[in-house]
Amino acid sequence: MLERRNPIAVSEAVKKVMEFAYEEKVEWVSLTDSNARFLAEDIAADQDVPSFDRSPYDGFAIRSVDSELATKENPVQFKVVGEIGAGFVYEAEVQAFQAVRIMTGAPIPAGCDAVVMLELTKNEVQNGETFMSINRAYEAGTNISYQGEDVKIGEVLIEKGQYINPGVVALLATFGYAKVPVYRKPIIGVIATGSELLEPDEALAPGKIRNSNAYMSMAQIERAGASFKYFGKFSDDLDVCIEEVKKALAEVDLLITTGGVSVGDYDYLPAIYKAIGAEVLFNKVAMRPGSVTTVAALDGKLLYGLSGNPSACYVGFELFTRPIIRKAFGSNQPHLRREKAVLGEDFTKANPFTRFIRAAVHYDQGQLIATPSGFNKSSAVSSLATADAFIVLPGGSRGYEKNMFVDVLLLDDLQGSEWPWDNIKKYSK
Ligand SMILES: Nc1nc2c(c(=O)[nH]1)N[C@H]1C(S)=C(S)[C@@H](COP(=O)(O)OP(=O)(O)OC[C@H]3O[C@@H](n4cnc5c(N)ncnc54)[C@H](O)[C@@H]3O)O[C@H]1N2
Ligand code: MOO
Ligand SMILES: [Mg+2]
Repeated sequence: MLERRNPIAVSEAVKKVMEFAYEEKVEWVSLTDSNARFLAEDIAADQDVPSFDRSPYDGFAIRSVDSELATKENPVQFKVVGEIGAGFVYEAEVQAFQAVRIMTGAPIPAGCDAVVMLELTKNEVQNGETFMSINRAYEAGTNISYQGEDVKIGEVLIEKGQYINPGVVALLATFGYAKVPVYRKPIIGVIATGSELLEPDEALAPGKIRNSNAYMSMAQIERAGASFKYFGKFSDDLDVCIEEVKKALAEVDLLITTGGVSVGDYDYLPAIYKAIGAEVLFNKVAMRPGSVTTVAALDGKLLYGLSGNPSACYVGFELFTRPIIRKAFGSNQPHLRREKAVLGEDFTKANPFTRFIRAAVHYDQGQLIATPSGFNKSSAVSSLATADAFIVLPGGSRGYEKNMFVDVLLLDDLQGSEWPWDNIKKYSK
């Protein structure tokens, strides 16, 4: 008799997988390899930035007190006693009516407390000595970049778990991190199942299709920040699949299979889980697409049985696999970021189960608009290419009209959500 499956709520399913979340190990990588990784330790400032008072302009460093009486009518003249570019230090103490020609970034010489921009000075050589004059007074502190004005020693600058973007790379370099502690990337295995599958370099043949899911999943794994290992596609042959799944699982932290999780004659994943002794956490979720998404566990590792239907496979990954990856990177916001948007067009299909509509979002006069991206069936591949969000329509609702508020989950976002699953409801217009 055909097995009856009990659908569980999406939030329940996510909870079940998150119980398997694990803290990843830390590894040190070179600064140039740290971009787009996740920081594994807090970074605190061990120095002020800047670490000395410096000039923000090319000009002359002076003692402001000497400029007190300078006016257009009575300019004050300074003797230029030296010149420093960035990277050099003027060693002597500057005396009354002396100035040091100073370039942007150079340390303010001892005794000086103001910088006059080059453009505001007049320069002349008299008897082989250089002088400059100014025609207004400068207060103490004019044009000085003070030590510590950017960062004070001891400040925690970046917390562990933070995504390393180019700005973080700049800070890491500033504080001398030639090597950076980052979370190791989990290695996620990918297997495609189905006798109909061809690889992208093969010509189409009757009844066959190209394997898009494996490549899509690998791209999703990379987008989430993890590494993939592709084990290939296997035809619907139970014994081969059992062996391949066993072998693959030993080499990875998590394993994704696509296809073969429903109730068809060649849907072998349920039998594979049984054969290898994996515990099935759930095999039906009250959602569309992706209702057949199955997750099993063996020896602390998760096996994701994602649907063969491309859109269902895609949604299953983003809801259930991505947060495990992000958790491994120390994130306390591992889920897709949830926002409120306005529906860009009618969506009249009823929703017995919670529906995740692949959608494109844009802003119109400050309001986020989410518009379903094209053909939105579970089997669809075309709508995935333009999707940067899922519109979440809760189960038990009858269809939605343009301009109604909806919850959306953003796909190309780094911030994430702590827990986006409470209180998803039907809003009025
Ligand atoms: N009697 C029932 N039939 C189906 C049910 C059901 O509850 N009762 N569920 C339907 C739903 S919902 C989905 S989703 C699919 C899930 O199918 P499987 O996960 O078992 O996947 P397959 O049967 O292997 O393939 C489904 C579909 O996807 C294509 N496919 C498979 N692998 C790939 C790939 N790597 N790249 C691109 N496309 C792929 C495959 O050719 C099929 O067209 O089951 C429904 N049926
Ligand atoms: O698992 Mo299916 O995707 O609900 O169409
Ligand atoms: Mg099937």
